[in-house]
Amino acid sequence: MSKTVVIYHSGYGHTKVVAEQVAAGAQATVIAISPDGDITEDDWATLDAADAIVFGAPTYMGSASWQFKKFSDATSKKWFTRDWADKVFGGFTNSASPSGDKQVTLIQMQTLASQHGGIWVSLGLAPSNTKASTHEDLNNLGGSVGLLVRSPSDASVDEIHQGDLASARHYGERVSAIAARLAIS
Ligand SMILES: Cc1cc2nc3c(=O)[nH]c(=O)nc-3n(C[C@H](O)[C@H](O)[C@H](O)COP(=O)(O)O)c2cc1C
Repeated sequence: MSKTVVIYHSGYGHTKVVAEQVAAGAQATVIAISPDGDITEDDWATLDAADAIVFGAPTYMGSASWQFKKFSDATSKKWFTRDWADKVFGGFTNSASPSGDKQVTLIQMQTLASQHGGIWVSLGLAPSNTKASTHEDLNNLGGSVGLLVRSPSDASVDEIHQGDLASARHYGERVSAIAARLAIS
């Protein structure tokens, strides 16, 4: 059993719902980045002890929210000490448009993981992109680098498509299983 931690920011609650689904799939601990972009010392210790870390943020104006970026910059202390090298990493983002430049946010997260010397986990699901496919299908947004979720701009936190939430659980399971395969402790 690997120790997986989901760390995310959510401005308006939609990304929080996704984080909870990823965590359910991974049986992970969840850390919320505060509205000020901060986490506690205990949270840093939890991250240090993780086998796998999954990043989550909404896409705002074509990249991760500034609170997630503040957290990213704060991880530079771990970069200096190489504390997070060889951990397993994944990432997800949620935004209103089907594309909405979500890919930029995922690449941002993948790059952060790589700076730390981490091992990135792709989504691992084929796209559901036939005429018959619907929002209820796994990976109906057709991602590959990480998990993409769409919250239509007028959707409440309870109206995120079931296919996206199922994809989130699947991705959590995948990250956790890969971390377990690699874990030496
Ligand atoms: C400041 C701001 C910028 C946004 N920029 C984008 C964007 O670039 N692409 C997009 O598809 N949606 C964009 N959105 C919509 C959010 O990504 C969407 O509402 C998302 O569900 C918010 O997640 P949250 O509830 O976890 O904060 C933006 C929303 C805000 C508030």
